[in-house]
Amino acid sequence: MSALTLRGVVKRFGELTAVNHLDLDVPEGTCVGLLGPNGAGKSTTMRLLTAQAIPDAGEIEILGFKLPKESKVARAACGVVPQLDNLDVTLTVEQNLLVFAHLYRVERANRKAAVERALKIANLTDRRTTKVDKLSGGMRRRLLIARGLVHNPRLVLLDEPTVGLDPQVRQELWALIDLLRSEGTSILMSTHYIEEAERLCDSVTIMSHGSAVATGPPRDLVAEYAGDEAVEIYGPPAKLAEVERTARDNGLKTRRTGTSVSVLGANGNAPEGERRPTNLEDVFVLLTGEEIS
Ligand SMILES: Nc1ncnc2c1ncn2[C@@H]1O[C@H](COP(=O)(O)OP(=O)(O)OP(=O)(O)O)[C@@H](O)[C@H]1O
Repeated sequence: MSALTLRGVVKRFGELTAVNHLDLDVPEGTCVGLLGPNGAGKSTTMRLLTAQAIPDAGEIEILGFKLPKESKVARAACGVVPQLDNLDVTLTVEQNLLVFAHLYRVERANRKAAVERALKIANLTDRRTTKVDKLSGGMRRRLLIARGLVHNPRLVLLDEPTVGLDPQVRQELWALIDLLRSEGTSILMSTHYIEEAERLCDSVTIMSHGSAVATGPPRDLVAEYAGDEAVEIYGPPAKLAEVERTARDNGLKTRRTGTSVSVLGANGNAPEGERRPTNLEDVFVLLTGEEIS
């Protein structure tokens, strides 16, 4: 059973097709990542799921509700964590959660317990009386996630949950997301951090120019598209160009990484160089044509 299904979803903005016949599934209890470079269509897809945008074609179903017809009930049933921090800075941590417990229609008798649970998940219990404008960036992001969890949703939509955070805070949030998944919550997460997708997601869909170019568990995608081993060859531009030409003639894939060329999937058939295991970044670059900034 899927917590979320998209079939043939299209969203156009005038001439531009931002989402192009997208199919996507989030099986219950799994974490699925939408991975893609800037402009690939991740945010538009998230906006379609929260009914902030209406598709031009295709079908969307969330927790058994069809969009856009049943978008109100669907939105109430899932937890939405936006990319932009829109917390009420004049309220405390606890008050922010209480407001959302009310908005998400948690019954009055259960609200206090719901807020306690959200505080605990986000590790903010001892900050309950702190005003939002006194929190660190990482705490604010944890509160933003906790706010989307206050009604204990079966599905959570996370739009770029760690964008702009420093590596240590990012790790804290990864632990939080991992906890949610281990509790059986279904998660759809958009990200352009490859390591994030590799660490957290059971399955990723790589998007490029609005389309899904590959879908599967990170390890399977690496094996399928990049093989077991990459060979890095360093040298002046002319040598690198020669390496690329020869690799291409031998049917091998290559990737430019600044001062080097990686020859992928060579299985002992590559020129001399530094050997390293392949990774999801190799797949991302091969399929989207974009290096990671
Ligand atoms: N409201 C809009 N009107 C016109 N074009 C739009 C609108 N929203 C998005 N686009 C365009 O649609 C394409 C996909 O954008 P989208 O924001 O979904 O990509 P993204 O993968 O989320 O990228 P980012 O990581 O930069 O947010 C882009 O070319 C963008 O300029």
